[in-house]
Amino acid sequence: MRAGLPVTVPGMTVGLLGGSFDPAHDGHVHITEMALRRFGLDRVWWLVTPGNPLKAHGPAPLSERIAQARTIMRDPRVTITDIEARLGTRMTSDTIAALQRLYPRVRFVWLMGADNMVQFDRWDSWHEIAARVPIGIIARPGWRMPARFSRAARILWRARQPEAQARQLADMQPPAWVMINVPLNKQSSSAIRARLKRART
Ligand SMILES: Nc1ncnc2c1ncn2[C@@H]1O[C@H](COP(=O)(O)OP(=O)(O)OP(=O)(O)O)[C@@H](O)[C@H]1O
Ligand SMILES: O=C(O)c1ccc[n+]([C@@H]2O[C@H](COP(=O)([O-])O)[C@@H](O)[C@H]2O)c1
Repeated sequence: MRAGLPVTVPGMTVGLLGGSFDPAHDGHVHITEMALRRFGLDRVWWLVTPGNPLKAHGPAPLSERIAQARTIMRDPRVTITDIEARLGTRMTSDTIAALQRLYPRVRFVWLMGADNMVQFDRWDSWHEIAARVPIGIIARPGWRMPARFSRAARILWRARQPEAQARQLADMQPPAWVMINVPLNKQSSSAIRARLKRART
């Protein structure tokens, strides 16, 4: 195993929560705790992206975002990693393919908030992502219905599994996705950035 990469044991289930985390906030902590519990995961890795391929403005420096994320996420089951920068991947499909090559005995699932499901059909090779890993979607205020009726959801409607099966997510043969309803958390990085900007002016 290359230096700096998370250590795993065979058969472990790992949820991958990719994000800008610019900054990380208690909404990220909340959905991570919910995902661990409801999807029955052993671990969650926060993949702090060098930069979302769909976002025009670059985020704060990666090292700053990682350091800040580590101050708010204290659960020992959660690893905060710059693995995409280490692997040299930017597109999620490439990251997942690389992780599956590096960790052939780990069962990965992709995690995202409901808002991301709405634009999932614009991601690079999104069909391949859905074919590679089960996907767990976590409710976000205002996004449950748009996610349910999104283009990606319509195309993948046969792959949707009932919420009652959420605990089996990592064992499902992809394509498979489950959307879970959880107590909603309104926090967002863009709202925090806007508040900080107002405070500075
Ligand atoms: N409050 C929340 N409820 C549910 N999902 C969330 C919440 N906040 C973030 N997420 C999810 O966490 C992942 C990473 O999110 P990200 O780092 O972009 O934060 P964000 O608050 O969505 O940022 P921004 O407001 O800049 O878009 C995404 O899958 C996003 O959907
Ligand atoms: O691969 C893509 O085309 C792609 C397009 C948009 C977003 N993503 C990933 O989605 C995750 C959430 O991004 P963000 O900026 O909404 O936190 C993060 O891991 C991004 O790299 C990936």
